[in-house]
Formats: sequence, C-alpha cells, structure tokens
Amino acid sequence: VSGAEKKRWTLNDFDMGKPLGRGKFGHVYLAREKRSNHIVALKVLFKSQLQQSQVEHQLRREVEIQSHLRHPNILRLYGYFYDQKRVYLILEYAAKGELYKELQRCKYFSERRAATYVASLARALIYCHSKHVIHRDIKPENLLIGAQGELKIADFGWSVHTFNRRRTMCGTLDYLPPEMVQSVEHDASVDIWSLGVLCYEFLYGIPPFEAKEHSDTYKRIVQVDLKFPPKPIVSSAAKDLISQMLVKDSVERLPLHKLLEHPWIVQNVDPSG
Ligand SMILES: Nc1ncnc2c1ncn2[C@@H]1O[C@H](COP(=O)(O)OP(=O)(O)OP(=O)(O)O)[C@@H](O)[C@H]1O
Ligand SMILES: O=C(O)c1cc(-c2cccc(F)c2)nc2ccccc12
Ligand SMILES: [Mg+2]
Repeated sequence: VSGAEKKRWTLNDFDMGKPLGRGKFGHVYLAREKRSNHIVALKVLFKSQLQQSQVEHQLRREVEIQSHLRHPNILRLYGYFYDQKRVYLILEYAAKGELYKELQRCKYFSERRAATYVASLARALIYCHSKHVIHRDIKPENLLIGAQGELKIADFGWSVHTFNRRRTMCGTLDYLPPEMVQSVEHDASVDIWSLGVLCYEFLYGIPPFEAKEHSDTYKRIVQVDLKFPPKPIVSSAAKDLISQMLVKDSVERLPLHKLLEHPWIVQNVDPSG
C-alpha cells in the first residue's frame, strides 16, 4: 500500500470482513482496500472512549511512531482516518493471530522456536532503538504472527521517541550528568529486560517473576529472584542468555547485538533466518 501516507482514506475505500478481535477501545476487522484488493486489519476506535481514558495523545504518538517504522518483524501501520465518532487505523493483517494464544496452546515452545522468535524480536528492537524508539511494552499479547509464521511487534501504544526530548529539552548534552546522558541507553535497555522475560516465558510457559499477588511479583522483580524450574528441561546455554538479560543494573544487560552472537541463538536459529 505504498504512497498511503499522502492519501486521504475513508471507510468507502474498504470492503469490511469478519471481526478479528476486540480491544479496549473498539474492534478490529478484516478488510479489503477496494482499489488494490489489499487485505488489511482495520482497527476501529471510539473517540468517546479514547477521550474518557485520556489516551488521545498516546494514540497519536503510537500512529506517528508506527507509521514511520519499516521492518519485517514490526506490524505495519499503513495509515489512519477518522469520522464523527471513530478513529480507524489501517494495519498490516497478521494472518496467524496472537502469539500468546499459540503459547497457551503449546504450553511452551521448543528451544529452536523460542530462539527464532527471540532473534527476530532482537533485530526489530535494534531497528527501533536505531530510530530512538523504545517499545516499553514487549509481551506476548502485543506479538502477532504473520502468514509465514514470522513474529510481528504490534501495539506501540507505550512506545516513546526519546531522542528529541533529550536533545531539545537541554540543547547541549555537555552539562548533563552520566545518568541523564545514559538515560537514552537506559530506556532502550528496558526492552532488553522485557525480551529476557519473554525468552523465559517461551521456554517455561510462565514468566520468571510470576506470583499470586502483585506486591510479590514486584518484590521478585526488584530482587531479580530468577529461578529455573527442573521441568521442562532447558539447555544451560538458554539459561545463560536469560541470566545475562535479567540483570538489575540496566547498563550491565547484554546488548541486543551481542544477543545475536550468543551461542544459544547461533546454535538454535536456522541460518535461513
Ligand atoms: N493486525 C492484526 N492482524 C490480525 N489480528 C489482529 C490485528 N490487530 C489486532 N488483531 C486482533 O484484535 C485483537 C485486539 O486488537 P488490539 O490488541 O490491537 O486491541 P487493543 O487490545 O485495544 O490494543 P491494546 O493492546 O493497545 O490495548 C487482538 O488481540 C488480535 O486478536
Ligand atoms: O476528531 C479528531 O480530530 C480526533 C482525531 C484523532 C486522531 C488523529 C490522528 C491520529 C489518530 F490516531 C487519532 N483522535 C481523536 C480521539 C478522540 C477524539 C477526537 C479525535
Ligand atoms: Mg491488545
């Protein structure tokens, strides 16, 4: 759907198909763009609900960010339009649906499948960070699966553009203390932590710091109370990678480009990518 940015879309440009799912602010439908016959997912959001939840600015930011990202493992946002009551997002259709449903169905993934997913997510995040975009909400619910089984990061609702704030806010960086200057790195490394949590959940079927009460989960996270269950059996290489990502001090976390060179990834991702 090239040149989509300039075009002014309306609902008449689409034939509506089956509902694909329900989100917090509305429904997502399968749709076909009439001129190109291109199949898309049309996310319909109600303005009233967006206003009630005061997420208008977040949605505009999500649209602004996602519409400029181009990567095979990032769900495309081709464009948007709105009418009196609703805002419509024209999204790439992920034919194999939600990753978390697939994880629930399989209970946990094989090491090869988990490593393949982790590697594609790492590549997508390297791309995002190179554009000074941090996702900040990497979790199974926000991952969709494309027609060829490839992973697509969706839902940039919590993503932020860090660069401008840092630069424009203070002009020169010269007078900023290390933690302020580092904070751009610092923020980017939140996605490394989340990817480590995801890798653990792919292999064990449960997230590493799960607890009955929120307060207990909070404690386990801040203490990095990382334990590997005896079952299912997981290779020490996988545990080594996870242990290098779930590190409290963010600057100590394994950088994403180093992750792609880790033995567990190299040995478990088929070279065809
Ligand atoms: N591009 C897509 N392709 C296929 N299915 C989709 C797509 N986008 C959404 N869906 C389906 O619709 C459901 C709801 O979509 P989504 O999660 O984006 O809404 P939401 O939950 O309101 O968003 P958010 O998670 O930011 O609150 C998803 O769980 C998924 O099943
Ligand atoms: O009536 C509007 O001008 C309007 C526009 C947008 C909007 C504009 C661009 C991108 C985007 F994602 C959303 N969101 C809204 C949310 C609530 C109420 C009104 C609006
Ligand atoms: Mg959702």
